[in-house]
Amino acid sequence: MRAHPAGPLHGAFAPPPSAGTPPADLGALDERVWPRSARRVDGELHLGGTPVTELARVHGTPLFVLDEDDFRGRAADFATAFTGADVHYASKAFLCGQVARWIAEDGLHLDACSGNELALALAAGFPAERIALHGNNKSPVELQLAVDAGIGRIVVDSFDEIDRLVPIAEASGRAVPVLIRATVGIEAHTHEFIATAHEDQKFGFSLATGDALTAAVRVIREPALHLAGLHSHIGSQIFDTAGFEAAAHRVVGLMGQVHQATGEVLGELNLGGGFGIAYLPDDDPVPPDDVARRLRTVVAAECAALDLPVPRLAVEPGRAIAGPGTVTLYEIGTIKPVRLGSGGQGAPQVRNYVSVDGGMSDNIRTALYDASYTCVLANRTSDAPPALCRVVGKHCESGDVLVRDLWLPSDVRAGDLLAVAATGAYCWSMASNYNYLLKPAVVAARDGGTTVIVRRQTLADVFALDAVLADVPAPSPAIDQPAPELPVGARS
Ligand SMILES: Cc1ncc(COP(=O)(O)O)c(C=O)c1O
Ligand SMILES: N[C@@H](CCCC[NH3+])C(=O)O
Repeated sequence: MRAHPAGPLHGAFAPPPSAGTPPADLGALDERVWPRSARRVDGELHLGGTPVTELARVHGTPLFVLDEDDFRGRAADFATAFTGADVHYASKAFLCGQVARWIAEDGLHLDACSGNELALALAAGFPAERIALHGNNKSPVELQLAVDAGIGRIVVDSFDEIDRLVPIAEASGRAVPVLIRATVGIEAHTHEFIATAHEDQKFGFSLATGDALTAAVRVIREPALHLAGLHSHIGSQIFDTAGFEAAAHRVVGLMGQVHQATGEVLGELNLGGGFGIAYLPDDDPVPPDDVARRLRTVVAAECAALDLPVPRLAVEPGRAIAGPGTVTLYEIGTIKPVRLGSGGQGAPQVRNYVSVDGGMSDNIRTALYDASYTCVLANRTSDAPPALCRVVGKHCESGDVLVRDLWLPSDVRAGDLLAVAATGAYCWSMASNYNYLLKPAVVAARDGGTTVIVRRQTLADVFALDAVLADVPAPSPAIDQPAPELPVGARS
């Protein structure tokens, strides 16, 4: 951290009425939101046993700090809750070689949704037979890679894909195992952009129009393919299990239709992912045990009603494994109290814009989905009165917001560290180089030590892609990243 002059917020103005009341303890770490290892020691946040000032000094900011025991613990919780079923980690939430190895070692399966996710998992040594490949527009090259590798399942998403897959499967000389992804017509209670089972969207075969049944019959009659079962995924960040239960009901109904039409009894039912996590203390996710119990109950009842054997279940949690255990550390820079006017009543209102050294390039979710996050002053606690703040990034975009409204101590200042909770899913994996900001490092923290599992991108990495700059030496370390760029795998 660099030294900065103190710049206390202007707490004298009234906050906007939407602000609510500040919490009693602004530095509290609610266990529903923070990683399992998060603690304050002498006021400072420690993650995996390492103080955040140490993490920032050694690795720089912005920095993704992944609590290894939390990540693996949540994977294990799902595996235990779904004993006798298959848990596929949805790697789109966050994937790197180390994560692929943990998931492999811990006995889970892996959901890849592009040829490159698949290639990365294979390169890390992930067993091909435990991988399922998703995607609404798989290219022939991706399908070829999957077939050549002998992956466990291809989740077929369109008639075009069947046409593309058949010749590849025929040439392989094996019956390639596939699932049919059915669109079950459920309106999941989540953001429109992450709901995936209503009719009007790009994924899957509609159950209502009969396309799902047609696709299943076609695959069954295709000697180069083996229809192992059906798949449904209704969306993401869902708290209410009713949607999953309704989906299970409908997709078991489709199993019944397939049985009637062809005599085939399908052995597998993959009910997708989407299990919500707490971003805020009020969020109330359903524990894996409860999800498992409810899904098993519905599937058993539906199968009994249709006189079908209970298929092997599979689920695909991504966020619920990767999300809660990771925190993003940022350094505060500019603080700007902006007067909003009073609307003619009382004291003028103010919004305190607290800018950090990352933003929508490392967490697009607030801008894209209006997602809610919480954060704390991490390097110290403070007794200063609360000030309502908006935490923003440094991009040239007014929508570059990380945390829309939250209370921070009014003495936060440049050089302080902010920790944003629950950023493990869909933040690093959706990161960009907008404004040529560099993708942050990811470090795994455990037992007082850290390992760089993804190193920070450098300007040299970016120059190397550029026709004019490929041979021009880049400033190193990059101008806005004064911390040393530690090699990947470095343990400190
Ligand atoms: C097919 C499929 N499976 C699993 C997931 C993982 O979702 P989540 O991270 O919400 O568990 C997704 C993403 O929504 C998906 O599209
Ligand atoms: N990227 C979304 C979830 C999409 C999951 C994949 N279908 C999010 O951040 O919430």
